[in-house]
Amino acid sequence: MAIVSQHKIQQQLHELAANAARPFVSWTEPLEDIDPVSFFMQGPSCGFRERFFWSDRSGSTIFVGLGSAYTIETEETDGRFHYVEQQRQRWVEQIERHGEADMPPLLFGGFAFDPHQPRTSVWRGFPAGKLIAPTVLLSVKNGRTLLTVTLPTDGVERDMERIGRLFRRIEELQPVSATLPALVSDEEEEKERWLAAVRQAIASIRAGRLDKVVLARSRRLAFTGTIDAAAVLARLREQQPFAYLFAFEQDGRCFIGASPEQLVQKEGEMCQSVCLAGSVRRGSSPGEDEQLGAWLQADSKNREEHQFVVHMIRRVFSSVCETVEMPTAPQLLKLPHIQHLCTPVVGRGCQEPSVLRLVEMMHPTPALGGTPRERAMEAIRSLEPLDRGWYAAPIGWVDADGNGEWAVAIRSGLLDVDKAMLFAGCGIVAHSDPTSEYEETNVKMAPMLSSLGVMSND
Ligand SMILES: C=C(O[C@@H]1C=C(C(=O)O)C=C[C@H]1O)C(=O)O
Ligand SMILES: [Mg+2]
Repeated sequence: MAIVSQHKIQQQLHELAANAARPFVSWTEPLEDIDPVSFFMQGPSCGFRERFFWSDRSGSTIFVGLGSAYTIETEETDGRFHYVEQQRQRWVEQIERHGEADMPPLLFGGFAFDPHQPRTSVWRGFPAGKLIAPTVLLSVKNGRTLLTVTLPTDGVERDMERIGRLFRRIEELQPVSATLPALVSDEEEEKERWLAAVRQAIASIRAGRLDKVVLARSRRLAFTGTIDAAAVLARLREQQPFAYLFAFEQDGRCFIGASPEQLVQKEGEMCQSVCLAGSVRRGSSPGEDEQLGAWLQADSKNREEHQFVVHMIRRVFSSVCETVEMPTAPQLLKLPHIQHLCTPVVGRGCQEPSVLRLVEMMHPTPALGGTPRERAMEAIRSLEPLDRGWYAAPIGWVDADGNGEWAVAIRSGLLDVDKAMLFAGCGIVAHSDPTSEYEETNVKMAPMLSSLGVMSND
């Protein structure tokens, strides 16, 4: 049974392109349910050089993009969010939408954590900001699946072959293979060096130069063969049920992860965020788990780490929303490997027209950078022997109306053929203990390790 009427879409696109008044046309039609990860898996073999995957924390909104009809890319530093927002508005004016009218054109992408930091070759192809409007978009919202094809009116033929191949594939979609290559090496940057950086950060904090800084470290893994991002996604989907699942791939290099942390969501005049900071591992029995959770909620070091985030997000939300609601004490968010202090935030009467403006104001929160912001960024630049690239930075989507949802790209890694680089960080405050912070980063790497079929060593 044909899931999409290939012939009909292709014919429609030809006709629309011939009569279009704008440089791009898109056609949207409903699709029978298909597995989004299997759809993602088809990208490279159908000839698409870019692909992305996004699933929100409830799994009720999923976007999968293949190919790029339109790319917004910038290496600007302070002006990058503004530039991307301007280009988004230009993009919206260039596209003519047909078919199911309720599917606004969507851009997906991410930003570098620190555009002032020189980029190393590891992050080649991941600039200060990059958003893609995909050639083919699969979207699942509240159980309804739609397929959107977007093409330049003067180059419809160019993509038709790839699209045709994809349509034939999705009629007989193969399940995602869960096979992963075996680990051959596992290197982390010197533990002593990282601990020394943490001690230095603690000293600066105690000397009153700053209040909090988040320091990260990385781990490089090498495997016997190519790591299939679709297989990793399939495993993350099983193992991390309440996380944002994301992947952004170009030319075979894929930034992928399962993040529990929302940066900001905007839907009309309502916006939401989550303050997430303060962590402890899960217990090995229900009793121990409860004890650890109670300890976390009462621990003054973790409460302080958390409170800096609450203050900052409340301040940003109060500056753009008429009302801001948040609980007075943090709740516990229990994830498979770790539990966090968590304060959800809801703002109403938001006057900002685009979620990208909110992303600009929020990034980096003290959960990923520190506080005061500039002092913390300077401390990261001088103490952290790492190019964070897109790690710990905003990743997400924005639509034609300026609505969208962004997560913080943590619990993540960069896949490059047979290599994977994993990242994790933690919030350092005056009463941090370097060894416990090191252990915390190990727990935070466990989800990615496990999705790669590597047992964690904590
Ligand atoms: C920086 C990371 O996580 C952040 C740091 C946390 C902490 O230090 O307690 C908790 C949640 C995240 O905001 C990471 O996972 O890499
Ligand atoms: Mg912490």
